[in-house]
Amino acid sequence: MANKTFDQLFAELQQKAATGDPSTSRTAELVGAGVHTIGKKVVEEAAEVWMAAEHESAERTAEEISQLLYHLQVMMVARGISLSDVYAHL
Ligand SMILES: N=c1c2ncn([C@@H]3O[C@H](COP(=O)(O)OP(=O)(O)OP(=O)(O)O)[C@@H](O)[C@H]3O)c2ncn1[C@@H]1O[C@H](COP(=O)(O)O)[C@@H](O)[C@H]1O
Repeated sequence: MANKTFDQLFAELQQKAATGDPSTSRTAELVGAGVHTIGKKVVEEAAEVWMAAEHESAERTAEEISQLLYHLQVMMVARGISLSDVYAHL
């Protein structure tokens, strides 16, 4: 029961970064804050994925993974990195 795909979220975040209001869009707020702030969120969410995987349910772990993926996409948008730039390395 997916709300959106990885690619759909990325397109939405690019739009939010370009035209979103930082007072209402978390993405616009984070991109405005810059890669240092986003990087700290990536590390925090990665740690939460690890802890959930070791100590919590698969459902909770999936939720933490979704937050990590979101913050990785925000980092991509902030650095002007496209999906194909990343897929080229897979
Ligand atoms: N998928 C996400 C998403 N996942 C995680 N988050 C953010 O990440 C936070 C989770 O991290 P934490 O639990 O650490 O939150 P927190 O402690 O309140 O964060 P801090 O301010 O303390 O760093 C959530 O509160 C959200 O702010 C997300 N924010 C937005 N999206 C999606 O991104 C799209 C654009 O959202 P906006 O830019 O907000 O319009 C929409 O489709 C949203 O559903």
